[in-house]
Amino acid sequence: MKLLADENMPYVQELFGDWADITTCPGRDVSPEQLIDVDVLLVRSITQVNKALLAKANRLRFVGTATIGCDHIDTEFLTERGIAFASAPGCNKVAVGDYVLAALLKVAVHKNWQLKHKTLAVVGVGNTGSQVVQRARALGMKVLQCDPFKALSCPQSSPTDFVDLKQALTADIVSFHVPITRGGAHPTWHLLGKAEIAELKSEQVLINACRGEVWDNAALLARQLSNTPLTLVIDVWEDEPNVLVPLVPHVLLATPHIAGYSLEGKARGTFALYQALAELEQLTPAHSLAQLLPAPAFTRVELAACLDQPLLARLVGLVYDINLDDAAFRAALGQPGFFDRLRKQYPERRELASLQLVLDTITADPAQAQALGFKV
Ligand SMILES: NC(=O)c1ccc[n+]([C@@H]2O[C@H](COP(=O)([O-])OP(=O)(O)OC[C@H]3O[C@@H](n4cnc5c(N)ncnc54)[C@H](O)[C@@H]3O)[C@@H](O)[C@H]2O)c1
Ligand SMILES: O=C(O)[C@H](O)[C@H](O)COP(=O)(O)O
Repeated sequence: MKLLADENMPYVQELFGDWADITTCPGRDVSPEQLIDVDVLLVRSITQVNKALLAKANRLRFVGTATIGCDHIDTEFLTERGIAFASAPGCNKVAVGDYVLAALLKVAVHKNWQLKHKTLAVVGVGNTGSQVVQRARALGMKVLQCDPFKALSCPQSSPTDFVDLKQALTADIVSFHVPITRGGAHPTWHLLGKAEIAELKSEQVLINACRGEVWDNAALLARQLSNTPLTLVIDVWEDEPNVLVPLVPHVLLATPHIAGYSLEGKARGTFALYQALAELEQLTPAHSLAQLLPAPAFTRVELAACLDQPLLARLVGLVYDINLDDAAFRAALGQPGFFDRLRKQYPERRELASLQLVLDTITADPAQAQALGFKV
């Protein structure tokens, strides 16, 4: 079979090499002509898979996206054409949890905050949002959950578990984890719009690690240029790979849509498609995910101290230093193609779970360390 894959997808050769002739190319450059005679198309979030792209795809029978978000795929059209489809729900949720934890610890230093005295609202409590809820609770924070769909399906939970967006937006820190939707009962396009931004207090912190269009970036810039700017952490931007350049100096942490870019997260994405294709074609998968991943740089730390905020920040920084991503973003900002280049050349990043903490159980709580994302 002939397979075309985004060149930024790791382990395609290792996993699909026995089954297919593989061609790779930049995700933004996939053209209708390249899809002639292709049986399998594997993409990430930057390839728009729609009627126009598939106009000449005479043999295509499987499309897979190695991502959580599926907003770049016209799934109705795939169904109409009888083309099987798979995505990778949850593949990089742990990486997003790591990213937000790293960001929270930087915010705490910047604002001189003890996080355990602060409230975090999570907007969208699915795979990635739940990771953030878990970590924030492990930090001792008060957590508000905002998810009208989840609230409906959890009638047994205490009424204080879920709040509406208006209440969520009163928290010290608000982290967004919704898909981008333009219709339905609770659309998320510009969920944080001009009116919501106007209500926020200047002490508040906002984090966006879901999709850029969930926030009105122009309205945010206007707010940042006022006398009462907010503290912002932005991983995803409206109209990527373009970035509203004047906004960047007014953002505490700015990164190029890499919250989910752990090696494990990307590998899980490719692996999910490997399993889906195996099922569709009734092939026997011969590889395991664990075999593919190299050993991490740091595997084990013994601790005799209490896992307080400064120590936690050092441990997280050992595995994932978010400042490096922010510095690389600012250094490259404005260069042609900088956004895609940073993503393509992204250094190997491991998840916190790759580091085992050996704790003195008198001074530290293993359950807390595990909930923060470490192996214990
Ligand atoms: N920055 C990154 O690298 C990165 C990585 C992974 C995912 N993402 C993005 O994050 C999104 C969320 O990922 P996920 O795995 O948590 O998805 P998910 O589908 O597991 O969870 C999304 C949650 O949002 C809720 N939701 C939908 N509309 C809402 C609204 N108006 N208000 C509040 N909640 C709402 C849903 O009920 C659901 O529980 C993805 O769709 C993707 O676009 C970004
Ligand atoms: O939806 C997702 O899974 C993420 O946004 C994903 O990490 C985006 O990375 P990309 O597919 O653009 O490489």
